[in-house]
Amino acid sequence: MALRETDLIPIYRHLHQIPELGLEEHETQAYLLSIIRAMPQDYLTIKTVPTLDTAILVKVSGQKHGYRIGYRTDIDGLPVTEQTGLPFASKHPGRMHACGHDIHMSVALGILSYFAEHQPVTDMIFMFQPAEENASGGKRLYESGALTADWMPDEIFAFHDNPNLPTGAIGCRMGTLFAGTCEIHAHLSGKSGHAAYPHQANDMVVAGSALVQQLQTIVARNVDPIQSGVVTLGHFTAGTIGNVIAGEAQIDGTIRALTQEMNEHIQQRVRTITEGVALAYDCHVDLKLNQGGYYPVENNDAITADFMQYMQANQQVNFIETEPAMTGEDFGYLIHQIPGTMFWLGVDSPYSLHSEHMVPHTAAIMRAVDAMTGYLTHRNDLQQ
Ligand SMILES: CC(=O)N[C@@H](CCC[C@H](N)C(=O)O)C(=O)O
Repeated sequence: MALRETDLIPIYRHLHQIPELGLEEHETQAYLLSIIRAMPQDYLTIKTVPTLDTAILVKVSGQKHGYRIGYRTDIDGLPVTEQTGLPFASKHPGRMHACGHDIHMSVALGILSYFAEHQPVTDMIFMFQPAEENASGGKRLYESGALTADWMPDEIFAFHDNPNLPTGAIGCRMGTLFAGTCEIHAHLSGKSGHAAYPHQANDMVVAGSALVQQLQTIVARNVDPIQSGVVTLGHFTAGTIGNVIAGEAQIDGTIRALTQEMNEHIQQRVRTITEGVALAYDCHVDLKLNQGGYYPVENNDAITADFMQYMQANQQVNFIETEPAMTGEDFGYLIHQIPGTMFWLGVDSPYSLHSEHMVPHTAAIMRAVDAMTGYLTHRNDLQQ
């Protein structure tokens, strides 16, 4: 039997209890494999990836071959200490599925179990992808060599849960859904010293503060106001105690922009400003800008028009046309290579993604499974 709500909620709860960081998802992978192997195997081929050892690929053999419909879920958690008080809260200290990838995995298993029993018209490739949050898992999977000719999807779908949409609602838009991101890592080194002798030292609290202030001018002064961008510096550490001048500082952050051109423009401004601060404060700044695979998620026009028409016409679906979001997703890399559609699934939580309090409404799981088995059947039927 295909997995239904009474199966998927316990699966979701189990996954919620075992969050693991990107590229460390071994327990998650073993659990996912145990569920996938318990499905009817007549049409399934399971493949693991030696160069990305927590990934799982599953091919569903269609009635005919030559066109492959891809479906991707991410599987990693975050370094967040859960504060939900749920009876099935994370058992892994300091780790939480605070971005809802446990919901994503549960839905993927539900859809896969349906097609394991109902042979699709054409081949389908399910991708259980590690490391969405921090290590460009989508790019790694694409470059792993595992997507050989007969495993390479011709079109691809994925969703992200959204606490701001009603439970089970499907949100989407033509064009860019998510921003492209780029991590900023700046290590400043100067000369530490006694608090009483600032003229003999080179203070990295002061240089770091200047860098933060100046980077925060980029969006205000270098981004066309008709467009948009974000520079957030979420981490700044320096020094040890009040009467020692700090010789080192570490600043980490992220750039967000809805086009690759704007992302690169902001990256260039970060480089220039950093060079200027190093010169002005006579220090060394080791700057690393890491975009990895976090390109903007640009939905394909033809596929997304079809997706939106299907969802709007489906009486069971609460479809909402959404605005672009400044969240990032390494699905941006995959959709850059393979045409497809990414969408939102509403999970209606007062707390945001990445919050230690985020509790998604699990009624969304079955709604998404039903909407997507219907839609992917429709995509299959186009290949008749
Ligand atoms: C959905 C979501 O929250 N995604 C992450 C992606 C992180 C990208 C990268 N590590 C960065 O920080 O720039 C997000 O923070 O939007």
